[in-house]
Amino acid sequence: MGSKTRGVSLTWNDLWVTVSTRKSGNKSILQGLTGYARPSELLAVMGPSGCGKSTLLDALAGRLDFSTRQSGEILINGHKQKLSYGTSAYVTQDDTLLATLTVKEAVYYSAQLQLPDSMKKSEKKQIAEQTIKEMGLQDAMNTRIGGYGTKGISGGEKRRLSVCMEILTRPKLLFLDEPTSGLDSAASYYVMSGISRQREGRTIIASIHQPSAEVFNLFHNLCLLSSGRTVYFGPASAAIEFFARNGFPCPHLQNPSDHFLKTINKDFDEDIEQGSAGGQPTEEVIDLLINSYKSSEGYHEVQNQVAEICHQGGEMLQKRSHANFTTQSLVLTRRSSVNMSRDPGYYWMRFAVYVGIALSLGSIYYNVGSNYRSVEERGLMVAFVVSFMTFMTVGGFPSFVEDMKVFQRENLNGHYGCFAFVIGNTLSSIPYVLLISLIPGVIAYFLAGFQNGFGHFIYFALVLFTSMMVVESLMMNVAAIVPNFLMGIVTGAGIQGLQILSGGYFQLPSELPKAIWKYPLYYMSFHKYAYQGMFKNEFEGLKFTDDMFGKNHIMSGEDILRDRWQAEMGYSKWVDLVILVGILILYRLVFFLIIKTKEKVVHARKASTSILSNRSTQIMAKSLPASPLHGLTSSHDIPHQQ
Ligand SMILES: Nc1ncnc2c1ncn2[C@@H]1O[C@H](COP(=O)(O)OP(=O)(O)OP(=O)(O)O)[C@@H](O)[C@H]1O
Repeated sequence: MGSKTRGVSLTWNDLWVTVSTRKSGNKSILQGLTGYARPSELLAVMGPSGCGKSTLLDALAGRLDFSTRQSGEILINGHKQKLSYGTSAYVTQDDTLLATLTVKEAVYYSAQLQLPDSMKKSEKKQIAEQTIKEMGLQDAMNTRIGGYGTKGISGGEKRRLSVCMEILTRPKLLFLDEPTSGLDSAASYYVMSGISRQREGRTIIASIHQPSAEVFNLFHNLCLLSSGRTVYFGPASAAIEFFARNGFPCPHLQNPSDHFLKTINKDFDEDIEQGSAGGQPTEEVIDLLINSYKSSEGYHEVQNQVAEICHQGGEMLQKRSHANFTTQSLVLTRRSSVNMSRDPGYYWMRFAVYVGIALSLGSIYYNVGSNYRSVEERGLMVAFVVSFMTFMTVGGFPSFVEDMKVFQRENLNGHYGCFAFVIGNTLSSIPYVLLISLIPGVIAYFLAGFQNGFGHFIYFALVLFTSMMVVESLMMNVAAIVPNFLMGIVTGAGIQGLQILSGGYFQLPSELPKAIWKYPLYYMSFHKYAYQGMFKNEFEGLKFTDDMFGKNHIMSGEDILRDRWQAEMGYSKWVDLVILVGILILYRLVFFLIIKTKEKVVHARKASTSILSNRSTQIMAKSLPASPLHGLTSSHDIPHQQ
């Protein structure tokens, strides 16, 4: 190695990750792991399911969640450094992609979001195209990604697309969590060889379940884990010899990775009553291999390598710049708008149902007239429009959840910030919500013969539009907190149910129980302002004949508003609309705060990882260079469980 490392060398020493569970107390997921990853090399992390592969990757990438505690040291080029934007990329197990976009669109949008504004649009396009080719996706460029119910690109192509979008900024460190899961051996090979071709100058760490022999040959180093402990770390090619030396030679014509995993998989010991090694329980086999590894030359070599990398140091990673806030907001608005127009579940289904409902409302309340009965009919129709037509926004929830998943992945990987997402999401939804409120609104309003005058209709449409936007924002808030379809729909429906009940229509304001229902729910419910605004819009200035008391008994709209609907007459309908707009802004602000808080929590986690590493660096600096190997002292902040 040269005097200063070019690229990223990652080292970890005595790395522990522990979780506290109610049932079993502290559980160590990773137990004192030591290893390294170097530039232009591909490190494979292998082991049976649940051995801690994803946890190791998460710990190295600073993505562990707060339920875990971590100790030990993780250094980048021998320094404590934060993995900032553009220096590393993480491809998760699941492909969270916008199903409606084509491969080309997905990569182009991603390039525009991630690459700096100093680059011309044509340059960004060129990089996108080149990366698509590098990942062998040129034949699928114009195919939609696809998702539930819509067939799109294959699973292998999705995996390659996920990688493609993460390497646009040419990150020096790439984490891949099971890039081949769910793929057949041919697809796995294409994915892994595509990744392997990207390794020049780049450090790649991939967790992988069961690679074929061909895929296995692509690995430089292998980290084999069992229950969070290292069974083997070293050159992949030397692993066969390590197993053979310990009495577990790989049978002729058997895939080495199959052999390793079979030998150390204890999950099915009870079913087969014996371990795989000729009757020896697998637990014993694993202990034997772990002890053998710890006393082997290979282990000392790993420690030497770690110490040497730390001693050599290397460049401090520079944060890359990405597109500025305005560009990101515009690109996100455009991308989200394309997605909304192509996803039938987002608005089109609702639009069709709203038109059907508007026609039904129009025929049921056709030409309501101006007798006393029409007072009730106008009230009922307003209540139905404000309550039900806004309530149906819950139908778009699955699409909101998909949006949130894509945002969370991209935000975690540093593609763009929370505010740009909120702006993009809000701006893109406005034309669609306008459409689905305006057209059904026109149909219902004019068929029912509501109050004449363009201004009255515009007010009706504005209240409907703002109310729908409020419910959209409410459901986005729910999607940010409860990212589960069923639970989210139930939560959103429950919140709206409460707001409808306390809005002053289904029980008049004077009759609402004072505690909780009147104070504060009545005043918090957006329905209150929507009902009252629409009532004022509909009744003010009209006269109604009361048939029961004869044709001469006339009631003014103002009397009806005051006595029948108990509307607050001290302020105009425009104030109700302004309050609705205020609630909309408040909900969007809350949405921003929720996702921003989540982002901050993740960053705080990263920062706490850095602090741990820092402490360890200082300890290590004291002990180096006298004995690079034995100077590696870790800082534990948790009691280790052996
Ligand atoms: N936050 C957590 N709380 C409790 N247990 C956890 C947590 N995270 C991980 N675990 C447990 O730690 C072990 C390792 O999990 P991890 O996801 O790292 O395994 P893995 O090797 O990636 O598994 P697989 O190959 O099945 O994805 C598992 O037994 C898992 O249940």
